[in-house]
Amino acid sequence: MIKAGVVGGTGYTGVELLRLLAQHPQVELAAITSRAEAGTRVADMFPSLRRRVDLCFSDPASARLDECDVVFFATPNGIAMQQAPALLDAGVRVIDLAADYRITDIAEWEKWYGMRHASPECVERAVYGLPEINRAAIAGARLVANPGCYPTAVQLGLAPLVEAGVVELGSLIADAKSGVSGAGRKAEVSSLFAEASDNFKAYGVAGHRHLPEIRQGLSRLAQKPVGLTFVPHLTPLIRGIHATLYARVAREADFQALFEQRYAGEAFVDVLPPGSHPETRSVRAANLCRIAVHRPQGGDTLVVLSVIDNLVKGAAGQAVQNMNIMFGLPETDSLWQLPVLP
Ligand SMILES: NC(=O)C1=CN([C@@H]2O[C@H](COP(=O)(O)OP(=O)(O)OC[C@H]3O[C@@H](n4cnc5c(N)ncnc54)[C@H](OP(=O)(O)O)[C@@H]3O)[C@@H](O)[C@H]2O)C=CC1
Ligand SMILES: CC(=O)N[C@@H](CCC(=O)OP(=O)(O)O)C(=O)O
Repeated sequence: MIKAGVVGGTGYTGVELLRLLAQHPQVELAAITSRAEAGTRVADMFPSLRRRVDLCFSDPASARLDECDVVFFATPNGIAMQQAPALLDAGVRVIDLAADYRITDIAEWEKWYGMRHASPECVERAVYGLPEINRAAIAGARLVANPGCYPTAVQLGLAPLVEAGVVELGSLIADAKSGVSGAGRKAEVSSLFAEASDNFKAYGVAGHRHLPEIRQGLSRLAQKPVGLTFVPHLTPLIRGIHATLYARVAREADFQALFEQRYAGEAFVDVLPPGSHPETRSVRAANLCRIAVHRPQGGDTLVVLSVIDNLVKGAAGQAVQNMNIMFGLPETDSLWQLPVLP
């Protein structure tokens, strides 16, 4: 059995990791940390885990994370970068759900994240954990940078077009909407029911920290810099991201066939039939990205619709998918559940 540790087990991505790891056939949960809840039984805090998780939260400073085979950091940005080097030295594999190792240009990362990087020497050896694009490198990785939620939906939606060189690369547009769980479980005025429900707004229009991450990923695929306008929105859902992506045609192709061929054999990307409108509820609680390709009125602009559950394919599910790949397990282990309706 793989001994897994979760740092940040009381957050939304942390508890989603616990849900998935507790039902994983090859995993034993060995340590779950929380500074605020150290000593509390996990199942007392999260009754959904009663009879399945029999551990107490431990303080991250004293938890025996170095005895784990893999440690997931479901913590705010800036935490994993302090603790990952020692764990890697101890032979532990690390999967960071935050952004510490996602951007290879350290100065760029420091600019967007507003802090000094504590372990820049590890950035180079980190593998960006988007399996549908980077599977072979993930298989040999000791340190995986799990992608952000918006970057997952946007990159999976645009990758086939960018790789094939069939769209103009200077004018991509990603108009994305996220549920409130994307902001995490910490108390914040903008996440209050009276603020976030019955309301809809854009934010970060001048520049969101996922912009450099998406640009980096798409530029790697294009092998040249891409231009992207990215506008995130907060929508009164709990879970879910819906990205509407716009790209101008540069070269004619059968775009539906392009997407179907690109993702043929992928367990976690579903290319819908022509004319479809994927809904966030069709991926709720599932490790799945559903995509539809449109070309309105046969014009020169393609519209790609991409939906994920931000906590699953956008975070914890993708992290478990990466773990499965790193340990040579079937990629679908513990990730094959159907979405939850309604
Ligand atoms: N929510 C989402 O949809 C997505 C989130 N992410 C990223 O995943 C990470 C976790 O997000 P989310 O679960 O939403 O966050 P939450 O705010 O819900 O949870 C954060 C967790 O980290 C712990 N924590 C906070 N500070 C520290 C610290 N200094 N040392 C150790 N543990 C700490 C908290 O527990 P305690 O304070 O008790 O220790 C808590 O368990 C973030 O980096 C986020 O950006 C990525 C993709 C999607
Ligand atoms: C709705 C909402 O607030 N979403 C978050 C994105 C969550 C995420 O994936 O952030 P990381 O890159 O830090 O992992 C935001 O826009 O900040």
